[in-house]
Amino acid sequence: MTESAAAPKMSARDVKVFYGDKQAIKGVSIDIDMDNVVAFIGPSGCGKSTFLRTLNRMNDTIPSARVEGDITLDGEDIYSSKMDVVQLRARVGMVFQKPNPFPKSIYDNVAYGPRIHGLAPNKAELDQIVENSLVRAGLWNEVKDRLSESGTALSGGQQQRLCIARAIAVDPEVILMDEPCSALDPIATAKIEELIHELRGRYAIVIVTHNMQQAARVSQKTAFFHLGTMVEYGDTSDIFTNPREERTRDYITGRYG
Ligand SMILES: Nc1ncnc2c1ncn2[C@@H]1O[C@H](COP(=O)(O)OP(=O)(O)OP(=O)(O)O)[C@@H](O)[C@H]1O
Repeated sequence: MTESAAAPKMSARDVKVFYGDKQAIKGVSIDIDMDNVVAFIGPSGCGKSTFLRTLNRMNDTIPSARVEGDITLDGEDIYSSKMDVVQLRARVGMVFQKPNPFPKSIYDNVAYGPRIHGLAPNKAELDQIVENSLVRAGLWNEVKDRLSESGTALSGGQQQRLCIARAIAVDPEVILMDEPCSALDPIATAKIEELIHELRGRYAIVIVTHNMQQAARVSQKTAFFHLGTMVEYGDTSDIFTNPREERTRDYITGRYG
């Protein structure tokens, strides 16, 4: 059986999200695998971020939000009462629009998660995790001589790579990125995009982006959202050159959004 190799990392089935009485997501089903970076695109307010946040139960932090439907990680129901949400958010890490390092040293930003989760039995191993995570996030060479300086003193692009290192440090399986470049200049953006290429395959990656060129550059699969539904999901090259749905075509040709 080749089933396990082909099994999706995450699956969502008929997911609906409500904020109070208002329905923001109207029955979305999608599979996310390890091999492809997935981009969520669509006009403002269509529900991309809301849906992204269901994948690691970030919606739990919004009192009015309610999620229906099924979402699994390696076949396990992430909304089950047995699911440890702190553990889940380590397995499904998140990087936000605005870089949000803790007001701590660069070292402590990265060491924070491994310490909480007890991943390093001693200082030498913690040092190694911090170094590996910073290397993988493409930041090590820039910060290796100033690990005790504050993370908030770095440039915006460096801060975002620090946040990626922080997510990587707890050895996640999935990384969710919610418009990770929208606060960055073009050079810092290019570095993050390069990094996404390098991280592909090691982690399942889902990125919400307003920028269609970015979706085309970094992803192999694209999901187009509109008014709380997922209109179309397929190979990025098809979505951008030969979409099946008229609404997708209208959006990518700039007719609305
Ligand atoms: N905390 C909240 N409380 C109430 N409604 C919300 C909340 N967050 C989002 N919404 C609503 O849910 C809908 C989807 O919003 P969401 O932010 O998910 O869209 P989006 O596609 O990510 O938008 P954008 O691209 O502008 O970030 C919108 O109508 C929005 O107003």
